Amino acid sequence: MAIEHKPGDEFDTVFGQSDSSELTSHRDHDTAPARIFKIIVIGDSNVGKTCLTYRFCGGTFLKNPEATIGVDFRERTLELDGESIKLQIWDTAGQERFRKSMVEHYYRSVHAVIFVYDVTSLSSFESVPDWIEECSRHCVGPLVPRIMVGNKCDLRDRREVPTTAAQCLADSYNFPLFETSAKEPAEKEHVDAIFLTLAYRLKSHKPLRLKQPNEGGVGRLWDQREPEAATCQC
Ligand SMILES: Nc1nc2c(ncn2[C@@H]2O[C@H](COP(=O)(O)OP(=O)(O)OP(=O)(O)O)[C@@H](O)[C@H]2O)c(=O)[nH]1
Ligand SMILES: [Mg+2]
Repeated sequence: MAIEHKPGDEFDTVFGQSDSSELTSHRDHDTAPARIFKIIVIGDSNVGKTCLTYRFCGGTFLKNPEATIGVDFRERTLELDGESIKLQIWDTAGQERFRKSMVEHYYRSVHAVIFVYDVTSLSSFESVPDWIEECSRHCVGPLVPRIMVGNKCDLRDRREVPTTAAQCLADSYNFPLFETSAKEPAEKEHVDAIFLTLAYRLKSHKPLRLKQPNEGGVGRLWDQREPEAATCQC
């Protein structure tokens, strides 16, 4: 479903489906708005990016997802230590033909990156360094938090990627590693923990905020973070 982009929307580029859940309370409009952080979720097609993000934002397992075209957009607002934090999650397409025209949008002003592979697919794990490389090529600064997630842990008999190998790769990049399942209800809190880990890290960063009209580009996001966290390091 395409999203209508209304004047005053907080988001600069939105494509594909939208699911928005308010699982925790928002602040009132007359108080400070939630800080907004953009998180992109990338990895091979079929690893479960859509199901993971849907699990976090919608609370359930999405049955029969279709391949993502471009990007699906979801969001969830969290209350962390009395502060509202809005996570704007970009669920990207794994298939090259559905992503090639969109790549620049994915990485622009990103605050955190989640690299997903499927524990039952060695090839999806072997692709992770390529995704990391693409991310760096698009000038995502070294201070932008990155984490690795192995999905589909419920398929125990079909596992192809041992935890030790995944941990070794994650350690080589100094990324935290999570293994989980978007499908298994008992893993729901673990999926939440992945995003909460990032949210707590991001909480100490400065937020995106709306440009004022006299700053040009009404309704577009700009980045208030320190330059080394937000700009090209390459
Ligand atoms: N058993 C199991 N299946 C899963 C899990 N997560 C996703 N799937 C299944 O894996 C398939 C692909 O899931 P998606 O979430 O659409 O994968 P994707 O990474 O978003 O794929 P693209 O949009 O093409 O990049 C679907 O058939 C899901 O039902 C999981 O944790 N366990
Ligand atoms: Mg998808």
